[in-house]
Amino acid sequence: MTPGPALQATSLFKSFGSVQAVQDVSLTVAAGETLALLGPSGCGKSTALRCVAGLDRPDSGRVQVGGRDVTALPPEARHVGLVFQDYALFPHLSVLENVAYGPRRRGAARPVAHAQAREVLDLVGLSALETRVPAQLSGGQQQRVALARALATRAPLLLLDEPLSNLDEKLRAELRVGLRDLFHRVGAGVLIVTHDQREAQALADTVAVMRAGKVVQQGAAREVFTRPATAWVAAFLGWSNVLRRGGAEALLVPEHAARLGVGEACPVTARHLTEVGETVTVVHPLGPVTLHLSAREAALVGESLRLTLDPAALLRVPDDLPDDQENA
Ligand SMILES: Nc1ncnc2c1ncn2[C@@H]1O[C@H](COP(=O)(O)OP(=O)(O)OP(=O)(O)O)[C@@H](O)[C@H]1O
Repeated sequence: MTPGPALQATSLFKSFGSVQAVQDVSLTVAAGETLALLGPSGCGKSTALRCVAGLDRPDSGRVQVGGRDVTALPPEARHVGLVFQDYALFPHLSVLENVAYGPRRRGAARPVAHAQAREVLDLVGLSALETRVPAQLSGGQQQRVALARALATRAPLLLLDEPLSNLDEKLRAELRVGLRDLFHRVGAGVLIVTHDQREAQALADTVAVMRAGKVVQQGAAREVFTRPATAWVAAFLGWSNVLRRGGAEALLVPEHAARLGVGEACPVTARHLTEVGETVTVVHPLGPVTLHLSAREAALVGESLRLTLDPAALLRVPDDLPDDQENA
């Protein structure tokens, strides 16, 4: 069994010239747990992942994998499975040999390595293509081979940078379910960088949100998604109603805080049809509130809408949004 967490990264710093890409980032991933690293483009997610992988050398900080200090080791000696955009497949090897490479390198006999490779190729739906070389595959198929190759290493830690980004929506949805099962089955810790919040919600047990090189919130995925720590985190996570109060505080309005048909009549300022109903914006005394209504609820909306916001359900958080950002 692995002694210690799959990953313990402690106080990582990394600058490129004057750009402080990663500042004091600490991440823990328990064995069998998936941590999603989220944040806007350029906030340092990939750099943090590359420091953990050994592809970038941190200016300071420590990386432990399975209780072993790997800070000074090159990527191949860290025993981590990598799926990175720029960590290409071997062009001259077949799909099967690409996937079997990790087990072979770690001393598995060819038949054993092939059996392990076939198991994960089956999972990613590529069994039929095992004799092809990468040039004979589509981008999405290559991405699935890379995923299979990382899984086949049976490393205690898997590092995935946008692993499903080249796939179409149907395949992504299928793989999200398959991957969650597989991650739990193999018991590896997983650190995943993704832009896709559905992916994070489907796969992650814990979440770390980064802003400008720093981790601004880290915790159980459900907790982070339902109780963002600040206005900026809420806006980033796609909360519709972040009501700025003009001071240091903002109010977050969870969906369940809104009671329709009772209370003050709020003027309707905008309506947009959606696939499942309508999005309606009204002016509430606390600020503009956008509601996602079913078609049946939307049918009851006229010039105004009676709306009560349950004060006990509102979340009060520090307002750390830039001054020029209107109510998000
Ligand atoms: N090799 C490099 N040389 C110089 N600057 C770099 C290098 N790699 C990253 N940076 C800079 O460091 C910052 C963080 O980049 P990083 O790629 O880690 O962000 P990210 O959150 O992964 O972004 P994205 O979601 O767009 O991939 C950015 O300002 C980027 O321009």
